[in-house]
Amino acid sequence: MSEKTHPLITVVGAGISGLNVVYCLTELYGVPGENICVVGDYLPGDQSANGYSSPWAGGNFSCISPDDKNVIWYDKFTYQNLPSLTKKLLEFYKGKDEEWLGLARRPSTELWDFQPSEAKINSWSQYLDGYNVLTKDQLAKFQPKGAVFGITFKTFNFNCPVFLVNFAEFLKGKHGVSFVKDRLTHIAQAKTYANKASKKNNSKHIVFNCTGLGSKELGGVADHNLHPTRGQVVVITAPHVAENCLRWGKDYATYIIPRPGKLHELVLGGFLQVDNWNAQDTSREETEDILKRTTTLLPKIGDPGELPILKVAAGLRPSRYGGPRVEKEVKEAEKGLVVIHNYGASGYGYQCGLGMAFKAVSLAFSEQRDSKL
Ligand SMILES: Cc1cc2nc3c(=O)[nH]c(=O)nc-3n(C[C@H](O)[C@H](O)[C@H](O)COP(=O)(O)OP(=O)(O)OC[C@H]3O[C@@H](n4cnc5c(N)ncnc54)[C@H](O)[C@@H]3O)c2cc1C
Repeated sequence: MSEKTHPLITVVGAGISGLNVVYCLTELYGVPGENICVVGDYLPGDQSANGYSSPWAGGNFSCISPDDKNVIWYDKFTYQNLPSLTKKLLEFYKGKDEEWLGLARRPSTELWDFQPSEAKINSWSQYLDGYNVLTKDQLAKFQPKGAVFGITFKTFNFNCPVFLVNFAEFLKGKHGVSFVKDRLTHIAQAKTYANKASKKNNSKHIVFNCTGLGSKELGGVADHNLHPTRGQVVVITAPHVAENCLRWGKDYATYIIPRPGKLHELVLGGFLQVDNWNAQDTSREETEDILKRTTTLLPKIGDPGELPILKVAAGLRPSRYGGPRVEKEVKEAEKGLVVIHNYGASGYGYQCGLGMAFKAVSLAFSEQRDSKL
């Protein structure tokens, strides 16, 4: 694409979905960072219980995603492209390592009380590093009894609040992308931000809507399929646990996720409470339940009554009936404004986010791409 044809771009939302879009625009599509402005009422480094899911994720790559074929593809794309993202960030942050970056590799064991779908198993077996199916004897060693399927593989672990800041600083420092803190009431307001930030005068403008749960109320979007799935987690210090372990039941999820970094944080969870908006409060009963389930699943964590608890927190996953929305919309009422929606990643925004962003950016440039075929 020649320099002349690059549009001005506003990305609304500075969670992992928005940052992944900017990464794909700059690194994969060669859009100059000075053409791009990210606007969000919360930016990397901020925390909000209700308006910003990204700092609250565990976060790892797991088998949580639904059977939806799009999401299966997003997961695969992300898993296969996280190594090059890591490499590019570490080239920028010379002398730093993956632990500092907040994105590192760790072993993972996942167990199911039911048989996962063939579609998912086929997909994982093609690309997960070190993919191995557990034998019946190996499954029988886990408590509580009843796991019918299990795998081990090498996964990716994010220290989410740290990684968000490092990812954003890379996009600013390497590409000159602008970040503006503001709240929009209507998606059409987005256009003004890239116009102000860029010194170029370009009539072509594209808006990416990466507002997560914000899209439920945002004017011009108002997607009532969006809903929260609340999770509570307990974070402890545990230098002796450097592995992931997850157990999927029909009506529960238990997970143990180590965060990269010197603090050796271990995230213990969790809950998947559909339509529960309460991220302000945490419950002692839920904390005790989490400690009991996680220490039963992985006894090496320690005695549940004696764990060094750093914090107990709750967060809201941006879930959507019908699955994530990655879609192009031309708003005729707004003089043909092109809006690319990229939201609704529920509990898998880190692990499928690059795939969603790549599809979103491809949709934005489909005309140029198709005309080149
Ligand atoms: C407890 C918990 C554990 C999780 N664990 C994992 C995990 O292990 N792995 C994984 O992949 N995922 C996990 N997730 C899910 C993951 O956190 C989300 O899928 C992801 O963070 C969604 O990112 P997002 O950028 O789409 O939304 P958000 O992070 O919510 O970002 C939305 C952005 O839009 C902005 N915004 C919204 N409305 C407006 C507006 N009107 N005007 C301006 N800006 C606006 C916000 O300020 C923010 O910048 C977990 C989530 C929770 C809560």
